[in-house]
Amino acid sequence: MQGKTSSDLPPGFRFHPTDEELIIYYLRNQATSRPLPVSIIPEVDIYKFDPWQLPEKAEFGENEWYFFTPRDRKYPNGVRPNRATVSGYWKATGTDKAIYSGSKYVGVKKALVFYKGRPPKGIKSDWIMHEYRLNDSRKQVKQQNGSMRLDDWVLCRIYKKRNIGRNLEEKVEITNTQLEKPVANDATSKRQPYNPSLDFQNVMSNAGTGTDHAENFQLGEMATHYTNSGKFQHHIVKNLEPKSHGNKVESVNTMDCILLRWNQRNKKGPKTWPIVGAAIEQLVNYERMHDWLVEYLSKLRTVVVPMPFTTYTYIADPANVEHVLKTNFANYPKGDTYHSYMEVLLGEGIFNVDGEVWRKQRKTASFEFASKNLRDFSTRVFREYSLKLSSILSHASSNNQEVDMQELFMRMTLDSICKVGFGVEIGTLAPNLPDNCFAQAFDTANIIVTLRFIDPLWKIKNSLTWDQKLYLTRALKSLMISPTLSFVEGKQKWEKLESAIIARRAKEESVTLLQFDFDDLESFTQRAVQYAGFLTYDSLGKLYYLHAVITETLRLYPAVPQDPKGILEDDILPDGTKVKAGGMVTYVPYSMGRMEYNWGSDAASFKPERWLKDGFFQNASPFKFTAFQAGPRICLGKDSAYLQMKMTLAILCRFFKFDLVPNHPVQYRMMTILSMAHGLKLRASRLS
Ligand code: HEM
Repeated sequence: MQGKTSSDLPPGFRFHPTDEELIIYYLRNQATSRPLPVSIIPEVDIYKFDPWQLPEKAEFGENEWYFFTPRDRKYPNGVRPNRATVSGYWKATGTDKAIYSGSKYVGVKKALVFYKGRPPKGIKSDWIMHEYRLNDSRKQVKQQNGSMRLDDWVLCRIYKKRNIGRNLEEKVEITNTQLEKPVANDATSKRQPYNPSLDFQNVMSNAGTGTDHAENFQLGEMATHYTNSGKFQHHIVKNLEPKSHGNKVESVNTMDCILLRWNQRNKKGPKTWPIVGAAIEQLVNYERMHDWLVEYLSKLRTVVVPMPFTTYTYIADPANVEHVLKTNFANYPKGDTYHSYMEVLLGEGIFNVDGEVWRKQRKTASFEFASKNLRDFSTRVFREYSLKLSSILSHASSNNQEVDMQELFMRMTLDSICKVGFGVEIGTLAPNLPDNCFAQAFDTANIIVTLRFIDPLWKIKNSLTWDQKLYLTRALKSLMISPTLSFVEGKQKWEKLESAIIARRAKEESVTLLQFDFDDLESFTQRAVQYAGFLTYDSLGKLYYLHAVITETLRLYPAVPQDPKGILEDDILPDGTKVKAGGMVTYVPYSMGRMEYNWGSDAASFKPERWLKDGFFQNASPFKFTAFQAGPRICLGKDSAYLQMKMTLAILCRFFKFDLVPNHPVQYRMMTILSMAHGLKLRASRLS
């Protein structure tokens, strides 16, 4: 035995903790300065040493040695750790493994290999490290100015591979080392023969399904891309294994790649090709991308789309969504890629930043949104602008003119947000409907930046000339779209809404209603003003059916139909899908709302009743109904948005009947927000 034997333990005792035990009893206690079950893991900054110097720094251990070590940043503002040592560097290998305690996600295990020399020319050694990190490790460290510290503590297990030469297939590793040490090393507490190499391979295995079998991805095999019903399948492509000559593995040649993809042709996911990945299929389906995803996600729940320089993983299963938006939130920021694509549109605003900058903006904005004064003021503004819209509609109905509701809602929300946010009257909803260049520029810019997500050449082609100050919160537009689509879906429900409003009003307010002459616009307007006066924050709050209609609309037509997140470090989603640092994970509200596995067999039907129980509105889990996102970045304007949508719909549905202009195409266009390609052309008629 090398190193010191802990004097606390009698001879013969060995230290072979499971992954879960290492995290729960050792790392967590160390991080929170609580006593450890036994103090045999020293604190050593392992990056100050080369791995062969470490055994003598350990207090306990035969063929593997444990250390608590702090990690420093590679760059002052980055989150990449510095992995350089005296004469080499540690390099991550395989995929991170999520460690669970029961169903709770508690930490991550990462495998690294030591290379002698300097990157990229280092020579691979047999020294292996397993690094254990708490799920919330970075919260431990308060960022101090100038500090290079990344996490307070990580726990490392170091060992040297034995009996095997470098670059031999992992299968050989298993066979050799399985014979070595019959000791447990399994996070699920099913005790299995211990084997560092096997354990190393578990990093690559499927944590989600609890199957700890080793997966030996080799060149010529396809890593799993598609998961179905939480099952993790991998497809081995026969006859394409690389030829191994001694220690050298030949790279797969182009023909092999083509054959490999050809062999995939019957798989359930999108077709992938060498170099371009699935970009071709995605481009071909770009204009109908939301429905393209619905098709795959209804079969697969998670679909992985390799692209030329990155991989997009689309998710629709609430467990995966919760993992990304909440449980492992720190690993899934907006990220650099999203930031660079959207910068021209969103600048450094809350929608487009991460880390401290986001936290500060979020805190400030949260206070604002919580203010009762703001709420009361918004209620008045929303009422005022809904009435302006009503007046425009009543003139249009007198003249039998068609209107574009999408455009009118855009003007209304733009005017009201400027009034609420900045106290400024911008007047785009004036009766003469002046030019609205700002909204048009926003739309155009949005269409262009959205295409960047699937166009790898956008940087080369980038010739944007619009004003860089085109900064507008997505919320503005979101707010516009939702009532627009309610109009499409909710038409038949209006009578019901109206009677609910009238019944409550009659009961709660014993006021004599103004009489009005249907053909006299002036008296019609006065009546609408009187009616709108009944619509307060409290009275609108009781209109559960209206709330259900809006929510049901957002389920099927979420204003943000898909929302991508960056990936900082390799991870495994709860269904076993592996995601790699540098890629993107996108939760897809548009698909999620249509999945039978989320909503039952009537998922595709517009049914506000699904949100009501005994006449009261019932919320669903925010990880299933994701229109407002969920977790720490959940939409801050949700209540305000409902208030405005309810105010507007309550007034318009009471006083107007709407008919879609015959043959008007109801189609979306591809933007980060869900928008109608040809607007929404309606003819409004006044109701008595
Ligand atoms: C139907 C209307 C709305 C919907 C469906 C909606 C949905 C969303 C979604 C999906 C996000 C996450 C976006 C992302 O990841 O980039 C978000 C964020 C946000 N929303 Fe909304 N939104 C709506 C209206 C509003 C309104 C009216 C406001 C403000 C007046 C608002 C303020 C915000 C803010 C500040 C954030 C950023 C939160 C953060 O990143 O911490 N939203 N919203």
